[in-house]
Amino acid sequence: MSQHAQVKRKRTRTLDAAPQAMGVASGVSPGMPQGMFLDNDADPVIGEMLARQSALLQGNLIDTHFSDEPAPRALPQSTLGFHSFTDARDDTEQDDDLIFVKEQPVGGPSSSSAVALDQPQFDHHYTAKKFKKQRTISLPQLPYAKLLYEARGTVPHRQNDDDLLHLSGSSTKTIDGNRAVTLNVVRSVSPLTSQDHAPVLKRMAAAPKISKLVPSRKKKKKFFQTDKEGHYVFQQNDVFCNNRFIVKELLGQGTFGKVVQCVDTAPPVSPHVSDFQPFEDPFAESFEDSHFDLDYGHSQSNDSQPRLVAVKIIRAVDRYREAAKTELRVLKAIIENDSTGQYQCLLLRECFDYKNHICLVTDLFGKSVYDFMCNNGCPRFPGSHVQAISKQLIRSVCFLHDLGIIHTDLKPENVLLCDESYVGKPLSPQTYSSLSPRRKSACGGERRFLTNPEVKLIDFGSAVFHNEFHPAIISTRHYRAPEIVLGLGWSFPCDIWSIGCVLVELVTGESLYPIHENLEHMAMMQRFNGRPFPPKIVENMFYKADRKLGNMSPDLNSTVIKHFDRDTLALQWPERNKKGEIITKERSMKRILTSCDRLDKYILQKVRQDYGDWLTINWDLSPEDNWALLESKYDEQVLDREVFLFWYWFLDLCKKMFEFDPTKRITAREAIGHEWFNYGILDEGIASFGKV
Ligand SMILES: Nc1ncnc2c1ncn2[C@@H]1O[C@H](COP(=O)(O)OP(=O)(O)OP(=O)(O)O)[C@@H](O)[C@H]1O
Repeated sequence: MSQHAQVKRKRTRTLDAAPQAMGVASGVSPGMPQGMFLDNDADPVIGEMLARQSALLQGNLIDTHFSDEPAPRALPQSTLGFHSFTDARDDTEQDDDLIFVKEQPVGGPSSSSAVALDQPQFDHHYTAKKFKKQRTISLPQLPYAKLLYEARGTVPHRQNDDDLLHLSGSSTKTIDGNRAVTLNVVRSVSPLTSQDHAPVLKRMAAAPKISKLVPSRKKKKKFFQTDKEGHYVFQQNDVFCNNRFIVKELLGQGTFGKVVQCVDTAPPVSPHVSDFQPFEDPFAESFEDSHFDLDYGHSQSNDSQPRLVAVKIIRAVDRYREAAKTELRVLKAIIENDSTGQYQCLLLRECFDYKNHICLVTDLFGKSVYDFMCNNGCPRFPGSHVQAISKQLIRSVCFLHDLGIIHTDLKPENVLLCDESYVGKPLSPQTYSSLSPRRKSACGGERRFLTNPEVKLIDFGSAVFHNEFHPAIISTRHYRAPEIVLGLGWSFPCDIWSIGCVLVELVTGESLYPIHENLEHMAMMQRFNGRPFPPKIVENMFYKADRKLGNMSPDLNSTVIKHFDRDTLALQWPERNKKGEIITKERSMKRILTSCDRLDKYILQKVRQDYGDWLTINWDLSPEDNWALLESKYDEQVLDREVFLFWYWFLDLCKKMFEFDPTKRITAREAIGHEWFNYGILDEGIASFGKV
């Protein structure tokens, strides 16, 4: 991965159919928003995109010849089409821009080849009947915004007041859990042979021949060094593990260790999940370097090709080695329950202990969503990509929650792109000149649109099983939920809050909470939510703190509790001295009062940059009444009903994710079924999809 002109910052935690083809294309043109923010001269782009989308969507249409469902056709559109799921057969002519799409898992037997190329292949065990009926989709959605998740497991995602704290959680439990770990780690580093990983294959094809990769041993060089903090010392062309891995690039460095891109010169050949074999527990005894010898006898063959992989090399420090065991247990649970990676979680391929460093071998993916944003002339993602990424994230987190796992560190840095390729569009001189020098040099004067918004969720280093020890403070500050800040105890809902922060960041291109301390964080939360913390949770905070219940962060009293009035239960912000004078710094005041607004207003202000000033929502009115109001105020030429609906429902989802009270916050499973995912939007994200 080229680091050229890339900017790295670190935030740590703690479709062959003709355009007029049936279905979407025919449906889109009449009622489509006309060139909302696609260039006027981009008609060929739109045509091509519609054709592609048509094919994509046809891959998801129910095969009418074999289905006992009514044929896909136009739906009537009562009151804006909201919740209308009435008999489509009578009203075909009324609204032919709507098609009836019923989702089914892509990659299944009835999927078109166009879709199959873009989707992971997997043997699903769903039947069509199990699928929820989708509302009509009048605009194309990207495939990754269309996959459904079949709920599994019985772990309740909703946090009860009673289990807010995991009061009895103890560190012993996790350590015991770790001691008991029997690693059943897969040996195959196989996915690179599958079409799902075309981007990585592409990269590999570009890689130099193996003979050129193996560093010469002539010069005396010390291999695989560890520094005094237990970190592996990155050296390009370093080799380890009996010369099997050749280090090529430093991908990332974190608290737990370093992640390096390596050429695996002797990858296991077997590409099949069924060939995965148990591997000895590397923790049962310490593996000496010289003892490390993988036995690949059965599967090694001459045609095994070197592959690029990512290796996370954990610090050679007991504390981090112990923590890595939890990461391994989580990774094990993931691969045991989703061996093909259909739920977008990083899959562990191998694990070994080398010179006291636990090494986790995983598939290699592209840069993070965060890095892509940092290097983009306009860091905002188009709505269609926000939706596609959101759906993958939510589905992924729902899967984890069903397994009883809380990720706890969801952030754009931990969401990797499967394919880094993009379509660049020149920025206007005005926009370009407004950029920082850093961004100017990084973006090359372009706004970049991914050609494929498929992502993978990584970093399970802080993940926690729901019934095990919960540290007092988790998550990277910007994505930290209020219940963590207030010391209430936390569970699955904290991940949902973090996802909310990520979604807003994708839409606006900026971190929602760019803060570093508790008071400002709490003041901002109130400002964005447009209301104070509910008295119930402030009371809870006092109750738990007074009785010293649960794990409390050492500075909870001094940085959180003292800022609340015990009588009114209100947050005392801005801060005042005894004389009643405001002592909060002006900069902080400005940051909160001028940069923050109620969340919907804050987001719409950014979104209007693409769609115009008409896009406003009155939350006291129903969507129907909102639309009627807009029609009465604006010329219909400027209005776009689809755009309105898309953002209306997006904001509705955000509101539910940013619910202060974790017991009332939307769960991942509920979010999957949210109305927003029934809407599509025609934008640059759709236009760039599949282009290389
Ligand atoms: N499989 C992978 N493919 C490509 N890059 C990766 C991969 N895994 C990790 N990285 C890169 O390495 C960085 C650090 O990885 P990871 O978050 O797992 O480590 P960490 O030590 O837990 O970091 P932190 O302390 O910041 O959470 C990631 O942000 C990403 O840029």
